[in-house]
Amino acid sequence: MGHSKGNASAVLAFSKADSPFPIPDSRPSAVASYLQQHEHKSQLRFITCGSVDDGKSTLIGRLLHDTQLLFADQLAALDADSRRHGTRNGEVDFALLVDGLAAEREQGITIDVAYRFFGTEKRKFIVADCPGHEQYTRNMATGASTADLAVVLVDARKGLLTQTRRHSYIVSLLGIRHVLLAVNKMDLVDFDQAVFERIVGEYRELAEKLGIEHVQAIPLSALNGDNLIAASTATPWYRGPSVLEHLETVDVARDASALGLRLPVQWVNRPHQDFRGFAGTIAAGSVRPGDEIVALPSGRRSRVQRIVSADGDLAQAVAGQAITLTLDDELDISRGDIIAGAAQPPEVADQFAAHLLWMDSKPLLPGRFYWLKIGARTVSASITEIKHKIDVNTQAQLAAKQLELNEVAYCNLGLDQPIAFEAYRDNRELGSFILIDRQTNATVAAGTLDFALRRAANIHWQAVDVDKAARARSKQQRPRCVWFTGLSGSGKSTIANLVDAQLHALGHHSFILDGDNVRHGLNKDLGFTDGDRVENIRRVAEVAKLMTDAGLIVLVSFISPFRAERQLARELFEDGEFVEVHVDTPLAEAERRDVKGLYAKARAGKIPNFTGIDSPYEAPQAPELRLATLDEDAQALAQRVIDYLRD
Ligand SMILES: Nc1ncnc2c1ncn2[C@@H]1O[C@H](COP(=O)(O)OS(=O)(=O)O)[C@@H](OP(=O)(O)O)[C@H]1O
Ligand SMILES: Nc1ncnc2c1ncn2[C@@H]1O[C@H](COP(=O)(O)OP(=O)(O)O)[C@@H](O)[C@H]1O
Repeated sequence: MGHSKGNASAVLAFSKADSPFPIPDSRPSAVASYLQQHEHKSQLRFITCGSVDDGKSTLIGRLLHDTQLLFADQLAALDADSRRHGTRNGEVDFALLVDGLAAEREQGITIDVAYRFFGTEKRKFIVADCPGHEQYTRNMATGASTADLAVVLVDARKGLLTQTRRHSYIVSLLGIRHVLLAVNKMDLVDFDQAVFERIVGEYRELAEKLGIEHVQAIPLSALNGDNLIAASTATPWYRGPSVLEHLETVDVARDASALGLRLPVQWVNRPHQDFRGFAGTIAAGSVRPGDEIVALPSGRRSRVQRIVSADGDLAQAVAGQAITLTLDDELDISRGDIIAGAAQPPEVADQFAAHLLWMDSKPLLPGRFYWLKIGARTVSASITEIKHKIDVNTQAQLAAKQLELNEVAYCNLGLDQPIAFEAYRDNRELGSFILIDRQTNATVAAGTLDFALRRAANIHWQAVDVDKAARARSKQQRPRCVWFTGLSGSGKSTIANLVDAQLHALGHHSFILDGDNVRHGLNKDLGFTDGDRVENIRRVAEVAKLMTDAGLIVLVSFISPFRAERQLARELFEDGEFVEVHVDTPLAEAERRDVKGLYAKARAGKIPNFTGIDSPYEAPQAPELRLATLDEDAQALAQRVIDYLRD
């Protein structure tokens, strides 16, 4: 099967005799044998940036062909294979092929990145080939997130283009430190050294601005093969390596061992009473039995007892190995925690400065909560502030209130609980995250952590002697948050008032929080854009929470048009404490009532973003109560709320 050509040797051959390029074969056995053969070689993951016009396809095609590569496949096929043929038994690590932003695919987003594999005597390679089109930024970010090096293609006739700057920016954002600047189509400029030097000079300036540390520039004709596999006679003035030589020898190792052990716990392995192991793949550093460790975020310490692997117990394990650790003490460690060397553990925090690439067609709303997935951990997070957005073409910093598709920003990020993390520049696994929409489950952003804004350990809950239960007892009531939601004029205030009066008459302690009133005080800085409504509801939910802590029955009456924020409010409360009441009035009826004359004004175009007219209302899907105001009068509906609270 193997061929050899120059210093490159074939690793797999499934080519049809009459095909100029090998036909991909995704049979699991082929993947398995490829990986087994090459398991012990070093590996380089790289990404190619540039357009078809720059010669990207030619470059990849020739590299694959000239190294007799023979393995190419679409991501989807591999993904399906890896699902069918699990990786747990330690035989085949399909993750090698398809990790990328694996979570992204689980979330059902189509990422159009093809991973291709090839190898030589010296190294095996995985190249992420990102097609252009509109979704290019997202595709590129996906490919770049696991790459060690980027091949940036430039057409010698055109020099640096806006897209070269954009791609290089994303490369630097995603922590790639090595760029191979391929100045292609040198044959079309007569292999002119001056042209090459000018482009390289300009690029080095850009790389310095972006903090890309290593740039190897190579004059190239991908079409003719000049300087691709071996040195070309057409460029006697160039003394550097060929593209393949550079890919084979470039040292991209990060000094991860300097950080000490980092083991993100993938699962807790407890087959029987006497064994409790913490399984995962070591992200950085190494570990030996007897080493002192700290479990994060809890901060509890212990020592490593055994390192269990598929090949039996180990005396040492290093980054990249999948292992199970047992400890001397019974620590409470769960999936998503980090086991770290005790000498230099990562920080624990819940507020960060971070870069964010927004990938959803709906804009990012500061204050809205999303799921944040970092390593094996999922927490709730929101962007608390957009510091500035970044023009990826010019790197200019621009003011922004929200983020649109493909935009990049520097933000403050707040989590609902602390996590162990490391700055992305130090550790990509503990420093990169994705955001997931809680309603649609779609991945909406990818981001990298820069630094912690405050250490979680420095902010403590103030302990109180008289707690909620004590206050509730003295009031002889169960504290609740009754959340009325519905269109303007649906009847929220009317019904809440009746409920309040009734509760009062029964001797209960209640209080109404009403949109119209709160917007005159606490929230007078907020208008009716989506972003302002998100913040409006967030604040009111927090106030309602404080009031239930004080033992009250709080009646909240806000349009609260978005499911996401009502869900957020719900999560602030204990089970059963939050009662969502949908005051269900058809738009036509609310408009007919038009208590305040606002609908007429909105229809006349005098009030922008009016709910139901040109701003959405997302009706509750499973409220505790639905009050249809066309069917019953306000008094009867209020009684239904009282009855519900009694039960
Ligand atoms: N553009 C626009 N859209 C909707 N409503 C508007 C708007 N402009 C002013 N108003 C008046 O503000 C009241 C709604 O405020 P809320 O705080 O309940 O709204 S929201 O929950 O933030 O969506 C609402 O009161 P209610 O009629 O009691 O619902 C309106 O009187
Ligand atoms: N079944 C009903 N429940 C509540 N209000 C009703 C009902 N039928 C008619 N209405 C009238 O609808 C209007 C609702 O206004 P309001 O309570 O201020 O609504 P919101 O607070 O939702 O904006 C009031 O004038 C009320 O008398």
